[in-house]
Amino acid sequence: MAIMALNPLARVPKPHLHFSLSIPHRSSSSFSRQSLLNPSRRRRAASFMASASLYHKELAAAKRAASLAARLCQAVQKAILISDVQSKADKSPVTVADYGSQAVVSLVLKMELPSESFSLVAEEDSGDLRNDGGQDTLKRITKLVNDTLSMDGTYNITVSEEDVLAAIDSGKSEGGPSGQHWVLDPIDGTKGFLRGDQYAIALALLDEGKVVLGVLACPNLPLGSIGNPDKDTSQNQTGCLFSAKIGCGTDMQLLNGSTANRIHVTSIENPADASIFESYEAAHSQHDLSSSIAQKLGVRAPPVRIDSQAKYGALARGDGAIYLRFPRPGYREKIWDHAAGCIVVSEAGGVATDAAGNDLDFSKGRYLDLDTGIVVTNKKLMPSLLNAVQHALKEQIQNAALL
Ligand SMILES: Nc1ncnc2c1ncn2[C@@H]1O[C@H](COP(=O)(O)O)[C@@H](OP(=O)(O)O)[C@H]1O
Ligand SMILES: [Mg+2]
Repeated sequence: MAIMALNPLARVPKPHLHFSLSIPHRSSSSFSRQSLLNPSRRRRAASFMASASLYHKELAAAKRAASLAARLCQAVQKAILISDVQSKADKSPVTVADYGSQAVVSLVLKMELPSESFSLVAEEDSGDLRNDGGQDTLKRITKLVNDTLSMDGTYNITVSEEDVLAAIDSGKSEGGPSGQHWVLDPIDGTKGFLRGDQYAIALALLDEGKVVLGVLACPNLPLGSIGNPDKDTSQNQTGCLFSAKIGCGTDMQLLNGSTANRIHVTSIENPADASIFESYEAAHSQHDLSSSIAQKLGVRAPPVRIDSQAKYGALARGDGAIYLRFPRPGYREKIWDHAAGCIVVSEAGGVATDAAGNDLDFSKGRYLDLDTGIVVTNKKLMPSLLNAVQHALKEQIQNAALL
């Protein structure tokens, strides 16, 4: 197991350190002097080293931004008041923590990675805060953001209410197939957050339409398995940070900055041994369809229902084998609900596709154009899973026609 002593709240290392800091992703024995005499190994080592140094400072900044945003969310969740709950046009609940988290991530990324071309595709905008009646909320958000930024003494700044509004609104980018775009869900699983259950701060970077890194901060996720809690002794430790970079694997560490461990999806090959993750909210995914797929696969375990992209994190470390998501027809998935989770799973050895087995395409703007749903599992189980999905979907259509 690869181990890195990295505190997610540590400042982004200076550029000249990138190369040496990226090496511990693999054991030094992989690149021994002897093995480097072999040309193909030499090429592999060179390509690994190139990808390891690529996006290094972006990943460190993303971990730092998501960890600070998680602290803000934790503080709000502890002290949650009914007045924090507002209403968006789509009636989903949104809290001061949503706005505060988005402002913190936006501000931290801009401070850590100054750039003329900063682009952020994010869930919230400041419309409601600028309206009459939004002033008190904005005041509270601004205080929260300042308290969070000053928490560890790194940033010697005080932001104004205007700064906070501007930071939130920098998330209006449309994304797309060219250039670099950050993709943020400031609180994924808002309903879980309000219930006191699972939620995640999900941050990813797109480069030329591809997800190249992703971070999931899951403040309420136990360090031990959620698939089989009885067997685990680390249930009392909660707060996990997942991070993945293209070509470099996925790591998990405690949000409070413990050492990072390399994680992998489960290696099970028999679908009957799988356990299935799905949304806690029945409105977000058709539980009856998942149940029909489980039956076709011979899955014995009951489904594990949790909120947010914490499901991708849990799957990436092998707590379960399959994640099924089947929104009702007409629902359009947003890229921030899947970008970070997808790379966390794929770098851990898993695969995420739509229901027809196509790769997810994050290059088309703020939405994913999908065939029917999203399925995630390891490479061995994917063919039988897709087969069961297609059968279940066909059956669903036939049953509907009989009504
Ligand atoms: N009717 C619907 N069908 C599918 N997904 C929905 C939905 N309504 C909301 N969602 C999305 O589901 C996300 C939560 O995912 P999950 O069900 O895995 O917890 C929400 O993220 P937010 O909480 O950030 O709004 C929201 O984007
Ligand atoms: Mg979301």
